[in-house]
Amino acid sequence: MLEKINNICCIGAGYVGGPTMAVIADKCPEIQVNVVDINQARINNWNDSDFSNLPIYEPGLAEIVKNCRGRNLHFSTVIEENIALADMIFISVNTPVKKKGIGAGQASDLKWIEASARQISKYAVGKTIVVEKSTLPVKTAQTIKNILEAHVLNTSNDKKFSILSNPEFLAEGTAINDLENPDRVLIGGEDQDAINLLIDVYLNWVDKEKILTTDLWSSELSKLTANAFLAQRISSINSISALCESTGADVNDVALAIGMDKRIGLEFLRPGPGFGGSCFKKDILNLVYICNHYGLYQAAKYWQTVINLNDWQQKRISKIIVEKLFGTISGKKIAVLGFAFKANTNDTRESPAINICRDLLEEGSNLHIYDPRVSQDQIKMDLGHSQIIDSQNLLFEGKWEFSKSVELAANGADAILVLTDWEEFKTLDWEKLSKIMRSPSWLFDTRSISNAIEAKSFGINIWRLGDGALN
Ligand SMILES: NC(=O)C1=CN([C@@H]2O[C@H](COP(=O)(O)OP(=O)(O)OC[C@H]3O[C@@H](n4cnc5c(N)ncnc54)[C@H](O)[C@@H]3O)[C@@H](O)[C@H]2O)C=CC1
Ligand SMILES: O=C(O)[C@H]1O[C@H](OP(=O)(O)OP(=O)(O)OC[C@H]2O[C@@H](n3ccc(=O)[nH]c3=O)[C@H](O)[C@@H]2O)[C@H](O)[C@@H](O)[C@@H]1O
Repeated sequence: MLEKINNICCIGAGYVGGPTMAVIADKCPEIQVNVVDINQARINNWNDSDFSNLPIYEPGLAEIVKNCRGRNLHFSTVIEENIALADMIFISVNTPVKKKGIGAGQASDLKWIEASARQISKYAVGKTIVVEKSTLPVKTAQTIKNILEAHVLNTSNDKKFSILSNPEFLAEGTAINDLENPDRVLIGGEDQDAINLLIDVYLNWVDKEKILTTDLWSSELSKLTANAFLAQRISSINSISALCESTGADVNDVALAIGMDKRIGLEFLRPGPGFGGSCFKKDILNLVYICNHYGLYQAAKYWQTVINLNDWQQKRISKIIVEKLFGTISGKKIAVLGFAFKANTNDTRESPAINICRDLLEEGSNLHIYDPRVSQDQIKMDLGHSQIIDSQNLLFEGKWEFSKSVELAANGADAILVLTDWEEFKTLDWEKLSKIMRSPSWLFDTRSISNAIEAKSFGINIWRLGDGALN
């Protein structure tokens, strides 16, 4: 049995694999960490001499990569050799929702997981600990075990595998802080020696009492459940935001009042345009699929409502904008502030901005989109080209363009729409903006972060999500 881990290979150099391995390398200088990926462009960016070109933007990440890369942190597309060298292999590949076939639209697509397991089975040498870092449907470890052992059975060699579940709980935009100061590290498995070796890695910087161990299934299911509970809070407060608008209440006051009850807590009660990000919707859909698979239809329906409410929140915002702008926004200019799914990230996966902008484009509006971190190319990938072609091949007059600043986006605009809670949107110069916007001008603040009272004092009409008093 191994005494300690000397060499880690991580399969997947994405939003999880990259930052997670960077922190492990930073905290464990005596461990060689090789991060491998099939995406050459992504690896090239991880190896770029200009650290501002790292493929993942996370506060604090570039400094860590600068310290460790080349010392005990390496990024490569050379997969076989790095698997062979590793005592411990983290699988951090993507597990998106299946787009077709059985379970399409709900189940996880595990083809990248399976490909990784086959690569490990084929190229691993000796005793190897395989760690599930990706979020996986409960019982996936069995599938991985079958794949790993099938290969071993067919060839006489000394390969031996242990599988652990070690789901990642980092949030984008705070990944480094979440990795360095985790609320908990969760490890699931049956092989106590393997569990102890992974615990020893984390003990380099995590207090022992924050390291939880359990069985494989509880660990896998805990990750899906954690995301479901977090998303549920957002849909709950967002449902109340609509009621506040109708009753003259203020959702932020309500959120504070209930959050001060320590049994509810203040976190994750910020109302907004709905949860985005690559995982909440995906993981809840997966939970719904698994509940249905076991015939637990009521439980499936329960969790599905979290997603339904999220979709409804985005739709109702689009509808309110059209209604407030006199029932039509055709040809009207709307300055969209923020496209990322949250502040401090360049990630637009499942961003509410995508659906809301699509709705506004279908109504014929002329969107000028500004985001401090998201590139024009990314927005083009999400929204398609700047002219929307509908199913009858007619050209909607709806179009969008990228703006390099708030002022450029707001110039001549009928409305400003705040979709992402970027810090800079909290201190906009409303006197200046009121002069360059077209009257009557509107501010739609879906994040309740802008100084709406000041904007109102300069004659701008206000709609603030969940603020029944102001709207
Ligand atoms: N993004 C996030 O904030 C979090 C994501 N997760 C989970 O972590 C997993 C990964 O998510 P992300 O890092 O966001 O995905 P990602 O898409 O950013 O990165 C996955 C990477 O794996 C690579 N890959 C796929 N198959 C491969 C193979 N056979 N060999 C080598 N490389 C391969 C892809 O090229 C890609 O670069 C998912 O299961 C996700 O649910 C968990 C916590 C947080
Ligand atoms: O599995 C994952 O991918 C991760 O998903 C989320 O992290 P992330 O999606 O990166 O970001 P969050 O901060 O959770 O925000 C998700 C969405 O909810 C929204 N949100 C968040 C909090 C809130 O109070 N209100 C609210 O609308 C955000 O704007 C964003 O659109 C979880 O917070 C992580 O613990 C988890 O590891």
